[in-house]
Amino acid sequence: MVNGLKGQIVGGKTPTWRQNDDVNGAVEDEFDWAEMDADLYYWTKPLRPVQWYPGHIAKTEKELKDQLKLMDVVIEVRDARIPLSTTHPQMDLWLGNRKRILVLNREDMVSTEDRNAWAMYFSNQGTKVIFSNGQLGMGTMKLSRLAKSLAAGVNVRRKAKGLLPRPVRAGIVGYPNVGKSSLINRLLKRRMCPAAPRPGVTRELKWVRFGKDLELLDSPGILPMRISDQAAAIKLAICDDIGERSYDVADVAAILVQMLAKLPTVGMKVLQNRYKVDVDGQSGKIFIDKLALRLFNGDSHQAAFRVLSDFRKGKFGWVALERPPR
Ligand SMILES: Nc1nc2c(ncn2[C@@H]2O[C@H](COP(=O)(O)OP(=O)(O)OP(=O)(O)O)[C@@H](O)[C@H]2O)c(=O)[nH]1
Repeated sequence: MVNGLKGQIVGGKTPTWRQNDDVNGAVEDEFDWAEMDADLYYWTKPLRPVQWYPGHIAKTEKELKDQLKLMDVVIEVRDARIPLSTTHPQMDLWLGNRKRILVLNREDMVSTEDRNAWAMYFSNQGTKVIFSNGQLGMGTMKLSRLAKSLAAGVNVRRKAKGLLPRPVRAGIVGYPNVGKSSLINRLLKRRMCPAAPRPGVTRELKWVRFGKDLELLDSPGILPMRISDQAAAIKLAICDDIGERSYDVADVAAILVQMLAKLPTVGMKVLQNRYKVDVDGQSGKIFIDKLALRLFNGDSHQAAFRVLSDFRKGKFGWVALERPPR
């Protein structure tokens, strides 16, 4: 503990700062992600809770549950930077035995190591996972092939009953802003669904036809009504997967600084070099305040926004904020 700094760390617990510019894999392998999660739990505890009140969630949830019954296969899209924090706690319950494909979108925003770790984790669980890039379209052809092959049994069963074949129905579900509409547009090779760099753009459930064999249902991002896991909520805020009105930008940016400082692929030095702010042994909040004084006439909101925006643009390199539990 650095004397006099208690209480200035966002969230309460002293961070174990890592003065680290070593980016080799050995250091990354030794990094304790569970410890980072534990820190995050303490850091977020005393903060103003992240809380969303989008009026359309309850309605969408009900509609989606009804529509899920019609789906032959469900494509669940998550943010590759935070695959655990971007799944709805009730998703397993809703899906039951329905066939599921997991898509980790924004693959361009994580490192190869992150990707490999998640690929191995999900494959060990027997879950089919596809990495995709909704902006450039990577992964989409594989996705449509897999959806069709998983749902092929539908028409075999229909034929046995003397019914005509029908297109396979695939529903695309996931949190706001994870890239659902972009993926559909890429699959269709045209702009059928509005996609935008802010959460909550898709407002209604919408079926779209893909060739003669596949029908896709785009849905508005679904979030749990209440979020009990504040560490997950902060990660959603950092990754811009929830609306800005749900959180305090300065708190969230300060937590991000504390996380980046710990991550082996970023570390304190990278932050210092980028912002020319001396942060030796200090907290995320102090860092943001200093940056505000240096660049933004003391406006901490602007400083906080700059750090968040730099992270989202990959200025610290492409880093995931979660790794699979061991
Ligand atoms: N870098 C990157 N950006 C992506 C990717 N996929 C989507 N985006 C961007 O992320 C933003 C959100 O994408 P959308 O497709 O609107 O997300 P959505 O899940 O449909 O969002 P809602 O309508 O809020 O539910 C857009 O600015 C996309 O261009 C990706 O793989 N990589």
